[in-house]
Amino acid sequence: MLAPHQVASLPPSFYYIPNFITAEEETAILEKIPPNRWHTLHHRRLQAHPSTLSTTSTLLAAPLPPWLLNPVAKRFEEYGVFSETPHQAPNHVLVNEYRAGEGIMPHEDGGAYAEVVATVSLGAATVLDLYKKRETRTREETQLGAGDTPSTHDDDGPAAPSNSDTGRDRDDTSTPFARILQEPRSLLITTGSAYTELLHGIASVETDTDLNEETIANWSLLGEPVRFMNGTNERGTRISLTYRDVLKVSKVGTRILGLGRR
Ligand SMILES: O=C(O)CCC(=O)C(=O)O
Ligand SMILES: [Fe+2]
Repeated sequence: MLAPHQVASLPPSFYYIPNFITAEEETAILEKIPPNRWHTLHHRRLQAHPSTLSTTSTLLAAPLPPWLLNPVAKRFEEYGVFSETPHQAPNHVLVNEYRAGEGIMPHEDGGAYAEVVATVSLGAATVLDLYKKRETRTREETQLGAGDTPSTHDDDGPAAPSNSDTGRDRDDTSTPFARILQEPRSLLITTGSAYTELLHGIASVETDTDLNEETIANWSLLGEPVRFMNGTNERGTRISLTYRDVLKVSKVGTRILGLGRR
Protein backbone atom coordinates (compact mmCIF):
# COMPACT_ATOMS: atom_id res chain seq x y z
CA MET A 1 0.00 0.00 0.00
CA LEU A 2 2.87 2.37 0.75
CA ALA A 3 5.19 1.15 -2.01
CA PRO A 4 3.95 3.53 -4.75
CA HIS A 5 4.71 6.45 -2.44
CA GLN A 6 8.33 5.58 -1.70
CA VAL A 7 10.86 8.34 -2.34
CA ALA A 8 12.91 6.42 -4.86
CA SER A 9 16.16 8.34 -4.73
CA LEU A 10 16.63 8.00 -0.98
CA PRO A 11 17.81 5.09 1.18
CA PRO A 12 14.91 3.08 2.50
CA SER A 13 12.62 4.19 3.60
CA PHE A 14 10.87 7.49 3.12
CA TYR A 15 7.33 7.67 1.82
CA TYR A 16 5.55 10.83 0.69
CA ILE A 17 1.80 11.11 0.11
CA PRO A 18 0.48 14.48 -1.12
CA ASN A 19 -3.06 15.48 -0.19
CA PHE A 20 -3.24 12.87 2.56
CA ILE A 21 -5.99 15.01 4.08
CA THR A 22 -8.42 17.42 2.41
CA ALA A 23 -8.44 21.20 2.84
CA GLU A 24 -11.59 20.86 4.98
CA GLU A 25 -9.93 18.29 7.23
CA GLU A 26 -6.86 20.53 7.50
CA THR A 27 -8.99 23.49 8.61
CA ALA A 28 -10.89 21.36 11.11
CA ILE A 29 -7.66 20.07 12.70
CA LEU A 30 -6.14 23.55 12.87
CA GLU A 31 -9.26 24.77 14.71
CA LYS A 32 -9.01 21.95 17.25
CA ILE A 33 -5.41 22.54 18.34
CA PRO A 34 -5.76 23.70 21.95
CA PRO A 35 -4.39 27.23 22.37
CA ASN A 36 -3.47 26.62 26.03
CA ARG A 37 -1.16 23.65 25.49
CA TRP A 38 1.78 25.34 23.77
CA HIS A 39 5.30 25.29 25.15
CA THR A 40 6.99 28.33 23.71
CA LEU A 41 10.57 27.74 22.64
CA HIS A 42 13.02 30.29 21.30
CA HIS A 43 12.02 29.88 17.69
CA ARG A 44 9.14 27.44 17.69
CA ARG A 45 6.07 26.38 19.64
CA LEU A 46 5.45 22.79 20.65
CA GLN A 47 2.76 20.70 22.30
CA ALA A 48 2.68 17.01 23.15
CA HIS A 49 -0.36 14.72 23.16
CA PRO A 50 -1.59 12.97 25.21
CA SER A 51 1.27 14.27 27.38
CA THR A 52 5.01 14.88 27.57
CA LEU A 53 7.14 11.78 28.13
CA SER A 54 8.66 11.21 31.56
CA THR A 55 12.38 11.60 32.15
CA THR A 56 12.73 7.87 31.46
CA SER A 57 11.03 8.28 28.07
CA THR A 58 7.89 6.63 29.36
CA LEU A 59 4.43 7.54 28.18
CA LEU A 60 1.61 7.56 30.68
CA ALA A 61 -1.09 5.49 29.01
CA ALA A 62 -3.88 7.70 27.69
CA PRO A 63 -5.78 7.90 24.43
CA LEU A 64 -4.91 10.48 21.81
CA PRO A 65 -7.56 13.21 21.53
CA PRO A 66 -10.23 12.58 18.87
CA TRP A 67 -9.02 15.38 16.58
CA LEU A 68 -5.67 13.59 16.23
CA LEU A 69 -7.24 10.17 15.71
CA ASN A 70 -9.83 11.17 13.18
CA PRO A 71 -9.24 11.30 10.27
CA VAL A 72 -5.43 11.06 10.36
CA ALA A 73 -4.55 8.11 12.60
CA LYS A 74 -7.51 6.13 11.26
CA ARG A 75 -6.25 6.66 7.73
CA PHE A 76 -2.82 5.33 8.73
CA GLU A 77 -4.49 1.93 9.14
CA GLU A 78 -5.46 1.88 5.46
CA TYR A 79 -1.81 2.31 4.54
CA GLY A 80 -0.42 0.07 7.27
CA VAL A 81 1.84 2.87 8.51
CA PHE A 82 2.24 1.51 12.05
CA SER A 83 1.44 -2.13 11.32
CA GLU A 84 4.98 -3.23 12.27
CA THR A 85 5.50 -1.18 15.44
CA PRO A 86 5.04 -2.66 18.95
CA HIS A 87 1.63 -1.09 19.59
CA GLN A 88 0.63 -1.17 15.92
CA ALA A 89 -0.69 2.36 16.24
CA PRO A 90 0.66 5.78 17.17
CA ASN A 91 0.31 6.64 20.85
CA HIS A 92 2.02 10.04 20.87
CA VAL A 93 1.91 13.18 18.75
CA LEU A 94 4.11 16.24 18.85
CA VAL A 95 2.59 19.37 17.36
CA ASN A 96 5.19 21.88 16.18
CA GLU A 97 4.44 25.37 14.94
CA TYR A 98 6.97 27.27 12.84
CA ARG A 99 6.43 30.79 11.59
CA ALA A 100 8.19 31.96 8.43
CA GLY A 101 11.90 32.13 9.19
CA GLU A 102 11.75 29.49 11.93
CA GLY A 103 13.14 25.93 11.83
CA ILE A 104 14.59 23.10 13.84
CA MET A 105 18.26 22.21 13.99
CA PRO A 106 19.48 18.87 12.67
CA HIS A 107 18.73 16.07 15.12
CA GLU A 108 17.55 12.49 15.37
CA ASP A 109 14.44 11.47 17.22
CA GLY A 110 16.09 8.77 19.27
CA GLY A 111 15.36 5.54 21.07
CA ALA A 112 12.15 6.41 22.89
CA TYR A 113 10.14 5.63 19.79
CA ALA A 114 9.64 2.82 17.31
CA GLU A 115 11.42 3.53 14.04
CA VAL A 116 8.44 5.07 12.32
CA VAL A 117 7.54 8.76 12.29
CA ALA A 118 4.53 9.96 10.33
CA THR A 119 4.39 13.72 9.79
CA VAL A 120 1.32 15.58 8.58
CA SER A 121 2.02 19.15 7.43
CA LEU A 122 -0.61 21.85 7.84
CA GLY A 123 -0.85 25.43 6.64
CA ALA A 124 2.32 25.91 4.60
CA ALA A 125 5.09 24.07 2.79
CA THR A 126 8.62 23.58 4.04
CA VAL A 127 11.81 21.77 3.13
CA LEU A 128 13.18 19.05 5.39
CA ASP A 129 16.96 18.73 5.15
CA LEU A 130 18.60 15.32 5.65
CA TYR A 131 22.16 14.80 6.89
CA LYS A 132 24.23 11.66 7.25
CA LYS A 133 25.16 10.83 10.81
CA ARG A 134 28.84 10.75 11.72
CA GLU A 135 30.47 8.35 14.12
CA THR A 136 32.00 11.28 15.95
CA ARG A 137 28.63 12.71 16.82
CA THR A 138 27.58 11.76 20.34
CA ARG A 139 24.10 10.68 21.30
CA GLU A 140 23.60 13.56 23.68
CA GLU A 141 24.31 16.06 20.97
CA THR A 142 21.74 14.88 18.53
CA GLN A 143 19.02 12.97 20.30
CA LEU A 144 15.91 14.49 21.70
CA GLY A 145 16.35 13.68 25.39
CA ALA A 146 13.23 12.24 26.95
CA GLY A 147 11.73 12.25 23.52
CA ASP A 148 10.08 15.59 23.48
CA THR A 149 10.73 17.68 26.53
CA PRO A 150 10.87 21.34 25.62
CA SER A 151 14.31 21.78 27.11
CA THR A 152 15.94 19.16 24.92
CA HIS A 153 13.79 19.85 21.88
CA ASP A 154 14.72 23.49 22.01
CA ASP A 155 16.89 25.04 19.37
CA ASP A 156 17.08 28.04 17.18
CA GLY A 157 17.19 26.82 13.69
CA PRO A 158 19.73 25.42 11.33
CA ALA A 159 22.95 23.99 12.53
CA ALA A 160 25.79 26.33 13.18
CA PRO A 161 28.54 23.72 13.28
CA SER A 162 31.03 26.18 14.58
CA ASN A 163 33.18 24.22 16.96
CA SER A 164 34.99 20.94 16.79
CA ASP A 165 35.68 20.31 20.46
CA THR A 166 32.32 18.62 20.85
CA GLY A 167 33.37 15.96 18.39
CA ARG A 168 31.05 17.34 15.78
CA ASP A 169 32.51 17.19 12.31
CA ARG A 170 32.41 20.52 10.55
CA ASP A 171 30.92 19.05 7.38
CA ASP A 172 28.25 17.17 9.23
CA THR A 173 25.40 19.61 8.99
CA SER A 174 26.67 22.26 6.63
CA THR A 175 25.27 20.66 3.49
CA PRO A 176 22.23 18.41 3.45
CA PHE A 177 22.69 15.22 1.45
CA ALA A 178 19.04 15.30 0.45
CA ARG A 179 16.00 17.57 0.75
CA ILE A 180 12.32 16.69 0.97
CA LEU A 181 9.61 19.22 0.15
CA GLN A 182 6.59 18.85 2.40
CA GLU A 183 3.42 20.39 1.00
CA PRO A 184 0.51 21.34 3.26
CA ARG A 185 -1.86 18.39 3.80
CA SER A 186 0.88 15.90 2.89
CA LEU A 187 2.12 12.92 4.85
CA LEU A 188 5.80 12.06 5.17
CA ILE A 189 6.77 8.71 6.68
CA THR A 190 10.29 7.97 7.89
CA THR A 191 11.16 4.37 8.75
CA GLY A 192 14.02 1.98 9.38
CA SER A 193 17.50 3.12 8.39
CA ALA A 194 16.13 6.49 7.34
CA TYR A 195 15.12 6.93 10.97
CA THR A 196 18.31 5.60 12.55
CA GLU A 197 21.08 6.62 10.14
CA LEU A 198 20.11 10.19 9.31
CA LEU A 199 19.62 13.52 10.97
CA HIS A 200 16.82 15.83 9.91
CA GLY A 201 16.29 19.54 10.29
CA ILE A 202 14.52 22.57 8.87
CA ALA A 203 16.50 25.70 7.99
CA SER A 204 15.42 28.95 9.62
CA VAL A 205 14.72 30.80 6.39
CA GLU A 206 11.89 32.95 5.04
CA THR A 207 12.23 31.39 1.58
CA ASP A 208 13.38 27.96 0.44
CA THR A 209 15.41 28.27 -2.74
CA ASP A 210 16.90 26.11 -5.47
CA LEU A 211 13.90 23.81 -5.64
CA ASN A 212 13.79 21.56 -8.68
CA GLU A 213 13.66 17.90 -9.66
CA GLU A 214 17.39 17.48 -9.08
CA THR A 215 17.52 19.03 -5.62
CA ILE A 216 14.23 17.78 -4.17
CA ALA A 217 14.15 14.02 -3.61
CA ASN A 218 10.35 13.69 -3.74
CA TRP A 219 9.78 16.09 -6.67
CA SER A 220 8.04 13.44 -8.79
CA LEU A 221 5.65 12.67 -5.91
CA LEU A 222 4.55 16.27 -5.28
CA GLY A 223 0.84 17.08 -5.52
CA GLU A 224 1.34 20.54 -7.00
CA PRO A 225 4.88 20.86 -8.37
CA VAL A 226 3.68 23.82 -10.45
CA ARG A 227 3.62 25.87 -7.23
CA PHE A 228 7.40 25.53 -6.96
CA MET A 229 8.34 25.78 -10.63
CA ASN A 230 10.04 29.11 -10.00
CA GLY A 231 12.41 27.29 -7.67
CA THR A 232 11.26 28.93 -4.46
CA ASN A 233 8.86 28.40 -1.57
CA GLU A 234 7.80 31.37 0.54
CA ARG A 235 7.42 30.04 4.05
CA GLY A 236 4.21 30.72 5.91
CA THR A 237 3.11 29.46 9.31
CA ARG A 238 3.37 25.69 9.23
CA ILE A 239 2.10 23.27 11.85
CA SER A 240 3.35 19.70 11.80
CA LEU A 241 1.80 16.72 13.54
CA THR A 242 4.43 14.05 14.16
CA TYR A 243 2.84 10.72 15.04
CA ARG A 244 4.97 8.10 16.81
CA ASP A 245 4.76 4.88 18.78
CA VAL A 246 6.44 5.34 22.16
CA LEU A 247 8.00 2.04 23.21
CA LYS A 248 7.58 2.33 26.97
CA VAL A 249 4.04 2.87 28.16
CA SER A 250 3.01 2.83 31.80
CA LYS A 251 -0.39 2.60 33.41
CA VAL A 252 1.14 3.63 36.72
CA GLY A 253 -0.06 6.87 38.27
CA THR A 254 1.54 10.21 37.51
CA ARG A 255 3.00 10.72 40.98
CA ILE A 256 4.96 7.48 40.99
CA LEU A 257 6.47 8.16 37.59
CA GLY A 258 7.49 11.64 38.56
CA LEU A 259 5.65 13.18 35.67
CA GLY A 260 3.90 16.42 36.19
CA ARG A 261 5.42 18.67 33.63
CA ARG A 262 2.13 19.82 32.33
O1 LIG B 1 8.15 19.71 11.88
C1 LIG B 1 8.69 18.74 11.35
O2 LIG B 1 8.33 18.33 10.24
C2 LIG B 1 9.81 18.04 12.04
C3 LIG B 1 9.64 18.00 13.52
C4 LIG B 1 10.66 17.14 14.17
O3 LIG B 1 11.67 16.79 13.61
C5 LIG B 1 10.43 16.65 15.54
O4 LIG B 1 9.46 17.08 16.19
O5 LIG B 1 11.21 15.82 16.00
FE1 LIG C 1 12.58 15.16 14.61
